[in-house]
Amino acid sequence: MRQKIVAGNWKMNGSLEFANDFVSGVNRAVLPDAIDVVICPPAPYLLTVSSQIKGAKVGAQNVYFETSGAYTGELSPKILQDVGCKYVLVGHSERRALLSEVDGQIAKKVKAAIDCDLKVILCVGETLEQRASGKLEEVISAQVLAGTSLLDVVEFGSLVVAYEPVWAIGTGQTASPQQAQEVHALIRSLLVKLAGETAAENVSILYGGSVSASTAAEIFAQADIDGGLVGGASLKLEEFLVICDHCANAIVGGK
Ligand SMILES: O=C(CO)COP(=O)(O)O
Repeated sequence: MRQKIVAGNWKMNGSLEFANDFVSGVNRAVLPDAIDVVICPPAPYLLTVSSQIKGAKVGAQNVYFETSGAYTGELSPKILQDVGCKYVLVGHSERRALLSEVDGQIAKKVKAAIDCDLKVILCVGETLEQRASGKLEEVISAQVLAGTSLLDVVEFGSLVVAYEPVWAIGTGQTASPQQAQEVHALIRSLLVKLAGETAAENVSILYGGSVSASTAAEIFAQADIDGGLVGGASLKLEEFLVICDHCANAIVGGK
């Protein structure tokens, strides 16, 4: 069975006080054991979160592809691992759109992070214009192919893909479960071509884009949806915990 995952991407939000309070709240709660709960705070809070949190893992929101050296402001996979990260997001659409991150860099980041034993959550997704002009399949295929282009088959074991339609991020407009499942099935079929049936079957594919306590259950019930990458709702502890429970319940429901 594929690993089910709920990852909370705080983006550029929070404070040291917020991070400490959040961790205390998580530590008081009962997290479902059956899923990986991952918290991705801003980089300066990674250590405080990873050193205190129980039952959840920590992920970074970005990584650089070199091991060390004169790369002012960047963070290597090794540094992230050193401060307790187990996961890292790569290729988030906000970084692609606002920080000019391109496929070539994304591929190198994916490879470097996996080489350093981090699990990579490779983010892909189309804009509304691309969907409206019939380019959905082309865009998603190109992003998946490019992002995984430097990986050997065995390295797909450390890969997670997150499908985040750009038009659903922060808009309150979640993709319908059918829309999401359709793209997840496409991603799964691409992974089969790239890495073979067995490896592709084991890659978790998360949905992201306005996931909330009220939309999560239906989304997580879809065959190729293995959890969520949650933005806004991951900053509200109670709601985030409900989303985690919905993910665990999908397993009980037979997934
Ligand atoms: O971009 C996202 C997570 O990486 C999704 O953000 P929202 O859940 O706020 O739409």
